[in-house]
Amino acid sequence: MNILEVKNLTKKYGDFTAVNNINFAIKKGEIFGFLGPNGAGKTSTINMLTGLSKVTEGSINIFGIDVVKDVKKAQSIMGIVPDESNLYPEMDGFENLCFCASLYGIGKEEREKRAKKLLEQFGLDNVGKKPFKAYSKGMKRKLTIAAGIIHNPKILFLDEPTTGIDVESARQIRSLIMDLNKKGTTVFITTHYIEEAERLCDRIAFIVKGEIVRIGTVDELMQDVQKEKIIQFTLDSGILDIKETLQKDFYNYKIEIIDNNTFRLYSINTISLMSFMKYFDERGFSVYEAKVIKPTLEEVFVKITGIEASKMKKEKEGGRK
Ligand SMILES: Nc1ncnc2c1ncn2[C@@H]1O[C@H](COP(=O)(O)OP(=O)(O)OP(=O)(O)O)[C@@H](O)[C@H]1O
Repeated sequence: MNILEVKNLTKKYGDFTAVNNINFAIKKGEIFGFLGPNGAGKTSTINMLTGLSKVTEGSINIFGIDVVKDVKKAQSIMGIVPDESNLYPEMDGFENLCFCASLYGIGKEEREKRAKKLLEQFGLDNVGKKPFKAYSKGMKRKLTIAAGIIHNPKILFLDEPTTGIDVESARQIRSLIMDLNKKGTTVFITTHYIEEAERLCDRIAFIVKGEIVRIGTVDELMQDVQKEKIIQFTLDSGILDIKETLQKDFYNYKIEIIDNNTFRLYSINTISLMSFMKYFDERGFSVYEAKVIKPTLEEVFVKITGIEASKMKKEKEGGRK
């Protein structure tokens, strides 16, 4: 069941089109990722979805609520974690959480209970009484996420939640996101980290220059580019001597020698493992390993978008807003 539907969504800043007529839907319980480089239009999109920025054209429907027409109602069921924290620097963690809860009309006793529980859950109970401004970047991001879920939203929007923070905090944040998702929260996340999208997301949209160039599960995205099947064989003894015979006997396949004991077979048709096993068995070779080689999501991304993954990271790391 789709709980979010975006149709023909466009964002213009003056004459410049930052998001160009995009369409997508998110199913209940999914972690849906928006993956793209610096300036692709991720923040512009998430800000429209969460009612933080005006829609130029198009429609957004979340749990049956029209976000353009009824933004307050829509916001009451969303958790919003912007890329820059919106919490108060002078207030401590506990006060910040209680304040956010009060904005959603949660009573004093309940908000204090929730704030305490979230501080524990996010490993921030020891700094709950410190002012927010004294937190490390990783702690700040965790508290901002805690504030975003204090009202138990049905859908959580996170804009680059792990950018610019230490590895351990980033790992904890990913694990917290997965826990929330397991408990039923649908998640929309923007990221420029390919590994993060691959690890977290059920489906991913590649966004480049304001346009969605592909949407799919990791497997679907991989199948898209993997027209060729690749199997890698490792034998017990050298194959260099039989390389030419091998290529002659299996002329339908492309054969690539990796090292003395290992080679790869490429074919657009299904590769019959049995015929290769038999072939080597008859010639006195043992097959140590036969494994399917899949492309990485990074290779898929580069192939589809033409953008080098390393370039994407460099641009971002140098330019956090
Ligand atoms: N307020 C604004 N006025 C004019 N142009 C803007 C504004 N905000 C964003 N842009 C431009 O719109 C494009 C998309 O920006 P956006 O921040 O949505 O991309 P992004 O994918 O989130 O990138 P980043 O990772 O840098 O946040 C960029 O070219 C950016 O310069």
